[in-house]
Amino acid sequence: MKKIIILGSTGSIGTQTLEVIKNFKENFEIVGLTAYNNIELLSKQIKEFNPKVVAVKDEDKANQLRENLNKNVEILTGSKGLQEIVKYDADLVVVAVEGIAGLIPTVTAIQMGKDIALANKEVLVTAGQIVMDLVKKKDISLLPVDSEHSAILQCLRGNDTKQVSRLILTASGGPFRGKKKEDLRKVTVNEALNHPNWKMGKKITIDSATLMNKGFEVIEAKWLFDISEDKIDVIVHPQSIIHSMVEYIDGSVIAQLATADMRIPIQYALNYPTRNYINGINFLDFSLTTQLTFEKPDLETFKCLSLAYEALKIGGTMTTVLNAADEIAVSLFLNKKIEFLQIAEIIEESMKEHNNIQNPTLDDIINVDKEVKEKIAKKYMR
Ligand SMILES: NC(=O)C1=CN([C@@H]2O[C@H](COP(=O)(O)OP(=O)(O)OC[C@H]3O[C@@H](n4cnc5c(N)ncnc54)[C@H](OP(=O)(O)O)[C@@H]3O)[C@@H](O)[C@H]2O)C=CC1
Ligand SMILES: CC(=O)[C@@H](O)[C@H](O)COP(=O)(O)O
Ligand SMILES: [Mn+2]
Repeated sequence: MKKIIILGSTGSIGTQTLEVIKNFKENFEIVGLTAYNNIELLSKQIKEFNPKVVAVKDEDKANQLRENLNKNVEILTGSKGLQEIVKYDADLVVVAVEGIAGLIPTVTAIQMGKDIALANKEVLVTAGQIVMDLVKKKDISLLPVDSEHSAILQCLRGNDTKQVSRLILTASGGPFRGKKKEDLRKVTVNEALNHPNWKMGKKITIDSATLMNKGFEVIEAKWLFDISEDKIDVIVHPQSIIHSMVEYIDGSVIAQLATADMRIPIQYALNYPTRNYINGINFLDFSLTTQLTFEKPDLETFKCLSLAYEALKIGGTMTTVLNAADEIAVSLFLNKKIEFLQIAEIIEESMKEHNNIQNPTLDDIINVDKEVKEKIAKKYMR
């Protein structure tokens, strides 16, 4: 029986993780769950999965939860709650909260010797070196949930990593694929949230529309697979059937294909190194799959992808700035305080203004994240 804690159980990845677990009730025990605002859903999850402990945003939410519950469960609160919950007895922590909120709980869970199933890519974007050094020191498994990185992990299996010549990350291109800057000036929040292939949380969906999601995934791949950024390519593949590829020194390319369903990479991370069938998964039917197409990303229009490569090359706290500026710019866009194209402009401006710190400590990262966000908020929140 694997004991599991899910951070962000009420989100898109969190709910799908619980769906996967329902398929193998005899293999997994849910020890802890966390929500932020969605107490109604957390209450239902507590009734169904019977965790020992949960964490919520604050005391108000905890009181709301107590009113909803008729069973005994320990309730933790705030960012401290997320840090404390990962100390409970468990084998695996699924990190499915969004943004930098995942950083300290992930670091704490690794320090406690727990394996991690990582959906939250922001943790590696903001503090990749620190997290991976700790993974090595503690000798834990950090398993990717992100579909592209799960694909790469599968394409690497049984091969010599020294013989890899390139990682090729696929990108859907998002809802604005084929558009030019001029077309994007007045796009609405709803248009940006209309992802062609995946149903995900709002923040990652906007990141997909700007192509920052792919930039983050390049950084995530560098840390997960210990490969330099000039060997990580992005190709737009609008069908999202090939989830990523690995090219080897003999010119062979190995790809992982599946329908666009996050329950597939989630089950792979939970059951690794084996695989399992999940009820309700659609299998690919190649007699119906008419086309697999590819095109170069338009870096002129979708500047965020170039900014991510640039930040990665500079290193240090520059990727922290990339992440922090993106987090707040996306939130400003979702709240209709800025236009879509300003997301990239704000990130670029923040990177230009930053005095980079090479080899930052965790405290440096947390301070830079805070400073960048405060500066942007002051300028754009009216
Ligand atoms: N969705 C997907 O298909 C994919 C997602 N990812 C990554 O996985 C992570 C989660 O994404 P997704 O599930 O889509 O996001 P959602 O917005 O759907 O879910 C986010 C979860 O985190 C909780 N949460 C939000 N803010 C905070 C906070 N400040 N502190 C603590 N908990 C918080 C939410 O709680 P509540 O709802 O209760 O308010 C919810 O449980 C992201 O990092 C994303 O990039 C990666 C690949 C694919
Ligand atoms: C499902 C998943 O892993 C997302 O990160 C997905 O890749 C987003 O699609 P884009 O390729 O449009 O960024
Ligand atoms: Mn992805």
